[in-house]
Amino acid sequence: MNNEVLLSVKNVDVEYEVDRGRLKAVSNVSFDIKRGEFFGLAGESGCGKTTMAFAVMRLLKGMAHISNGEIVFNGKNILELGSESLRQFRWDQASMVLQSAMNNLNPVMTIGRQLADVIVAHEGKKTKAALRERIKKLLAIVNIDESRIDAFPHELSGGMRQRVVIAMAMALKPDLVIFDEPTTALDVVVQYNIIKRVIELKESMGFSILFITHDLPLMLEMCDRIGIMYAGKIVEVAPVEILLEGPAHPYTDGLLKSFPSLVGPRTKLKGIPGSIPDLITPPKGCLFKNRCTKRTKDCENDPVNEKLSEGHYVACFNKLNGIM
Ligand SMILES: Nc1ncnc2c1ncn2[C@@H]1O[C@H](COP(=O)(O)OP(=O)(O)OP(=O)(O)O)[C@@H](O)[C@H]1O
Repeated sequence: MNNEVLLSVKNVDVEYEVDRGRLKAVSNVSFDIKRGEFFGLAGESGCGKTTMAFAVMRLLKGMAHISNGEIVFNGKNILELGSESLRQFRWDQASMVLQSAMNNLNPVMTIGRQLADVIVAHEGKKTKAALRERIKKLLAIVNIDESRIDAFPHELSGGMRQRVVIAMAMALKPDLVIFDEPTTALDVVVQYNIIKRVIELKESMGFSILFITHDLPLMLEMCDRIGIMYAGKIVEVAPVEILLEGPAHPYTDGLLKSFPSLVGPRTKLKGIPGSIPDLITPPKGCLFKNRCTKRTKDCENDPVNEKLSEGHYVACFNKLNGIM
């Protein structure tokens, strides 16, 4: 990893028009991902992680609207790209693997043909022999034997189908791959093998990763840095080592204490009582205050993002002292 910033999300707001009004799913979110960095977005269900990822890919549809901010990728604001540049951006420069992606493969087309379609759509026609060679190599990088090139999706296991999708995401050697709960639907051993392979590929191919999962322990094992989202906002961003030593935001602390640790003494799981506020009529000030044990009268104001150390930012009036 070097220090060059690949993706810079600046003050982004995303709203959904719903029957009751405007739901602010992402609110003034800023973070950077460096070239080659493995960056995670964590937070409870409904905190805005997927909406943020879809905004980066410009894949938000229908009632969703990016109402503020910039998303700069390789120096270009992707919110300003026209449809042809956007088509090139997706797959070529950034690709995305979703939890359900393996079910979205076309059931009546061989996996080889589906991989070929992605390559040809972006790079133009190639000889059949050259394409097959390229696809066999792609299958090999996700540990699928080349003899399966003419298999249909239903002839493969769930784990293999998800690996085909990962091969598709890698096909054009993008700079960024977004994984949104990529292995949640698979059993734990298959999950582990896929994640392990993704890390190896990242090391050899040098792309950056934006990784989204509910599985915080897995994230702590894999990521360089993690952004913690709560109710549409990033409340803390920190290198993994700092989070392991002890986070600064009470929400991050609560989230970490909601998962069992595989090492160290057995501790009681705490969880975080309460739920995320209504994002159509959010309360004033800190959105976590109603669930926070550290609440003071300052929390009626909007917390300001503060830099604590290199790569560590927190938005809280009552920061923890960093000891778990
Ligand atoms: N298509 C949509 N229309 C209206 N509201 C939506 C839509 N998609 C998401 N939301 C709302 O936006 C907020 C953020 O949802 P989002 O799915 O981005 O969160 P998340 O952190 O990714 O959750 P999960 O981990 O469950 O996927 C939630 O309040 C959700 O109900």
